Amino acid sequence: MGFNADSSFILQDTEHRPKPAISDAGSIPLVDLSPLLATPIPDGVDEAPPALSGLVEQVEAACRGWGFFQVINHGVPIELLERVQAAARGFFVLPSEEKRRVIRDEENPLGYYDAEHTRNVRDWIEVFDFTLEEPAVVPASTEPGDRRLQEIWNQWPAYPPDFREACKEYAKGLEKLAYKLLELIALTLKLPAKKLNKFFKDSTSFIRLNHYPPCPSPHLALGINPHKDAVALTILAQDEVGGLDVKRKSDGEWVRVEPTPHSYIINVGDIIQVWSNDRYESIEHRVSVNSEKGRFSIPFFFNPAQDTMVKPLEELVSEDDPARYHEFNWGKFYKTRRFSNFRKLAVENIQIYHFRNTQ
Ligand SMILES: O=C(O)CCC(=O)C(=O)O
Ligand SMILES: [Fe+2]
Repeated sequence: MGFNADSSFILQDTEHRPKPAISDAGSIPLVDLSPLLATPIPDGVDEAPPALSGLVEQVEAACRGWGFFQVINHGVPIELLERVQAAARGFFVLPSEEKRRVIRDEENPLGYYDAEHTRNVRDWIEVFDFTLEEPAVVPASTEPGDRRLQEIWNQWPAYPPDFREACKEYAKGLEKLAYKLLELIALTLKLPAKKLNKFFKDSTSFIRLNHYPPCPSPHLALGINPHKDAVALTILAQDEVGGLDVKRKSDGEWVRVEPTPHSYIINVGDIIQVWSNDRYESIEHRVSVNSEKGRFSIPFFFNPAQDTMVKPLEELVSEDDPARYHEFNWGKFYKTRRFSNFRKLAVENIQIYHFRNTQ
């Protein structure tokens, strides 16, 4: 298969074809994490020195107002990113037969894939997925009563030779940043900093290498169709090409996130939306493609363990603000999502609003 303008890519509904995004100064907030380089995160926001409490306020405003922000001075060594970017380029340039040696299938959602769908429309993308835990443990089936578990193993390509090491080193670096962000977000919700950490032992976190080849009809297709990330938190590295559009909460306009060198783009995922009882929202975004340049990006999806029951945190619900969701098992949710974008389905994908309480 190749990237021919085959009809499955084409957004049938002209309403949803990519209208140009606005590129202006009103884009997502930029947060400087340098206070974290000097000071460890205290367990309560009251114990934080002024530089840190200022940071917590900025993160709170960004999560509430946008659901998205960029961070600089994040402490992840640039060499780690450059090494994994080079590995990704070296892999995606290989002939299709070579990449398909590590193709994902119905049994194993890890490895290479070139027929991704988002909400049942095909994306102009090829991807490579790997988990942080090896193996990662997920439910064996999507059936609610079935308690059997399945181990999923990474599939590593033989080329480029440095690929596996580069991916693993990068994952270690990003996980540290993920915990810092999680702790900051806990503080913004007036919770002890480490309150959420326990959910991430035996995590189902994974990293995706994305490649969007140049597209002959960028006005008819999208790199990734509009979606919300079904994760706790996403930490995204994008290259210098640009193409990520975020739906601005204030007015629903698509806003392009212009690349900022050495920054990461952070977004609150569906799980934080539920934990926070809708204080924070998981925001819709998409990727536009262009006819000249291929684009690479690397999201890190920070996810809890499969047995986590996700529901609004007790500290954040009250008589006046009752739980807006009933609990669901993360493993089953993940399995349903990961296995359903495997191919075009006639039914809608699972979404958190399916667990919303009627009030
Ligand atoms: O490539 C990007 O900029 C965004 C990727 C993304 O939204 C995803 O992989 O979920
Ligand atoms: Fe996404």
